[in-house]
Amino acid sequence: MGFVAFAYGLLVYLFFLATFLYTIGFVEGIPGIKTIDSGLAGPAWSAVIINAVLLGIFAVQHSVMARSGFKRWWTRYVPASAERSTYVLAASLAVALLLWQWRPLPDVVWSVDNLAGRIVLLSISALGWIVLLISTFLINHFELFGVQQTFQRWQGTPAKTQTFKTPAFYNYVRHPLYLGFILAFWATPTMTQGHLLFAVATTGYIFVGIFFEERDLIASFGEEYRRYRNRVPMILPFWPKHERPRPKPIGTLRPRH
Ligand SMILES: C[S@@+](CC[C@H](N)C(=O)[O-])C[C@H]1O[C@@H](n2cnc3c(N)ncnc32)[C@H](O)[C@@H]1O
Repeated sequence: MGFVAFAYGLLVYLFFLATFLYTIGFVEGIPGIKTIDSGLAGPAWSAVIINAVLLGIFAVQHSVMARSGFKRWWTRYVPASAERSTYVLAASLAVALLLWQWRPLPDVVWSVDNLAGRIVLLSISALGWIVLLISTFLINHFELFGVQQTFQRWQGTPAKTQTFKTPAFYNYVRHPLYLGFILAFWATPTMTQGHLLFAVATTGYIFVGIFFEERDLIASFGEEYRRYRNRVPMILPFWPKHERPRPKPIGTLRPRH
């Protein structure tokens, strides 16, 4: 059973990797594959509705399955060691559906025609993908995508509990991986209406995700995470920090005469 669990974890990881690499091509508009702007444009209203439903499926899957209450409930049915892989499988299926069914909205919102400008924007976008990939390794890449848990099950080693880390980028922003997504999605030389819808919806969702993720991190790591939140900005380096007003010091009590 242990080996079957590991084989499952590995297959899910390969499926995730394929959808992730395809997503880069989809967003960057790599020729020869289905991209965010490719295909025949139909009526705009139907494209907006279909794309909104696809984005909504991803958001609901991600939000519900990531919550600790949901995890407690469904690990009664799914082995705990395969929980993360099953989450990654569901997320990758939601992304694959979006890539497959996405409808173009080709009207151009902005276009940078100057070569230097295009290179700068494409470089920022590439930097975003790199930052997000490095961030997964800074946290723990193979744990994030479930492979480590299934490997530990196979080896019979006890599952490690999540540890709180703040290496490298995490000293400058609390969510470098999400910052990477935002850079990759927004920095484009040709912003179409379809691309803009994608960027706005995913960015909005990232901020909702951050709210819930930080609530869970505070529940797990308490004061340690609160102190980190006071010290390090959320998503933009050098942005004013999340300072909570300090309670006013209580004046020293004087003896009554
Ligand atoms: C997709 S990752 C995104 C991490 C982070 N929000 C970011 O943008 O870099 C989400 C997982 O990372 C975990 N996580 C977030 N910050 C962490 C940290 N500083 N140390 C360890 N795990 C963290 C969350 O608990 C969650 O399971």
